[in-house]
Amino acid sequence: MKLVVKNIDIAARGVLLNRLDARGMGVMNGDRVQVINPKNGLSATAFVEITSTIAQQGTLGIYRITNERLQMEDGDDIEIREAGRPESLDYIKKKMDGGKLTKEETLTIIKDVVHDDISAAELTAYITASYINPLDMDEVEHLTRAMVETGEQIKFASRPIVDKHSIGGVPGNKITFLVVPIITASGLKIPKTSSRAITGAGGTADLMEVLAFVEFTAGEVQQMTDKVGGCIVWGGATNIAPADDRIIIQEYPFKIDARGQMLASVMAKKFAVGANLVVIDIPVGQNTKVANMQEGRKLAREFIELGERLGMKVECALTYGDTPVGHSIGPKLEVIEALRVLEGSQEPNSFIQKSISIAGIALEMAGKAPRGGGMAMAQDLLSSGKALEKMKRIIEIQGGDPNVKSSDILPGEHQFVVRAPASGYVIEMNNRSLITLARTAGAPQDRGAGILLHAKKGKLVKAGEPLFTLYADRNWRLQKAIEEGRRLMPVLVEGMLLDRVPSSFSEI
Ligand SMILES: O=P(O)(O)OC[C@H]1O[C@H](OP(=O)(O)O)[C@H](O)[C@@H]1O
Ligand SMILES: Nc1ccnc(=O)[nH]1
Repeated sequence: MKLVVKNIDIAARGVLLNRLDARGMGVMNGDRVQVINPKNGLSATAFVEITSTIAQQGTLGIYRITNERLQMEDGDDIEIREAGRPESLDYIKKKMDGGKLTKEETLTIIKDVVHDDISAAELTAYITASYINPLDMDEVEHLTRAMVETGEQIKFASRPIVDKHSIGGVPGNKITFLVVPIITASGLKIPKTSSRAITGAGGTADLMEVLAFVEFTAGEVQQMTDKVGGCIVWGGATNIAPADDRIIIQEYPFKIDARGQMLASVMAKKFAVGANLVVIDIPVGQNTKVANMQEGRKLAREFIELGERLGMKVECALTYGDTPVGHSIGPKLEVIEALRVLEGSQEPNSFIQKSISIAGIALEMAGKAPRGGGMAMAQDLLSSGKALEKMKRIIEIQGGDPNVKSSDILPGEHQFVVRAPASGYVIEMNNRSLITLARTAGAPQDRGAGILLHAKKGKLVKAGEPLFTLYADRNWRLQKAIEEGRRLMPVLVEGMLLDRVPSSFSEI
């Protein structure tokens, strides 16, 4: 059927078809169609929504993201056809039934993901199926390669290219803000791509956006790295492994990170930027992605094997993840803490030690420091101010203010202090509950929202002393978080009353 275009300024994928045209085509709400720009032959798959008024008969409304592929103007002719059912759906069903996907089947799914030929619900089905029936190493390799092949790749003129990635899962894990400038200050190159929050309350890309722009093309990532030695950008904007961000968007609401997709998500980005020496941080602890050391070692072996298959040297660091890293959770609060350390603060120890350990491994792998000497070298690059100097250059090249200071960044104006109800030791900090609370307060979208911890596990506190402060950019979100905090009780002090169950006996 031939129709005339009406652009609809809604940031979504899809087309709006008039009820009468839909009846004429035999198409129902939610059906898949193919739309073609006859002028240039560009085509896209889209899902139909039916209207009686917004698109008149003979007119096809096109949402903005779908039109980015078609590049049509109001009044242009457009052709619309019923689209066949993509083969990907059969392969997703195969995975649901516990089958093993071949290289070709995986590539077909990932191409359909990148070209928007399958819906968000269908993609969620694929992720859910892989979450329940985990991918084996062959499938993970196929997925990683498919994610790389469907995007752009960077080829640097010189080696080594170092990279670092954390699998996430532990709140407050802002170590990239020390590791990248330390590595860069040593003279090595590190083109760091990060995702936004997946299971957490602030991914590295969300944090970096407090300081500078994070959306760059693959070519710009290469240029910036060649110029200043490193960068910290959002992988979702680069067209490097473009399927990655689409998968992450579906994982975010469930706070899940399917194991095979996680391995591929991390390693596809490393491979695509041309890294050959990679350190992976695997936080291990209660209520993180990896519950114990045994599971952590297994995952480390998988990362190393995947690296070998792809021609990258990978070392893994199993790190303490029972409680948050440092004292801050949420974009602005974490950036403040990271800048303070770059500016010379010796605190918090957990954050500094973890960062220089990971940076140290990378320095040793690249031969910058002798075996066992990497951590001291990393500490030196940090304490000498050389890392801060490099961070300024990275912020500058990404369009931010290089002279920004930790004191310039103001966290959420709405605050609430949670105090110890009894004296005693802090006996529990629940990572997952802290993340839920920070998200309820608005993180990561509200950059000022989050949590500042005043006491960590094992600290002796007196009744009435502050345990943590909740921050929010909007008061209603703060109020919601306060309520949620009463239910979740993410920080426990020994001797604290956990709940009071009233008697069912009532006096008459
Ligand atoms: O939200 P959760 O699941 O905790 O983890 C996601 C975070 O972990 C990784 O950190 P980095 O890029 O290595 O610093 C990702 O890129 C992302 O920023
Ligand atoms: N699944 C992922 C976990 C951590 N980082 C990523 O980029 N992706």
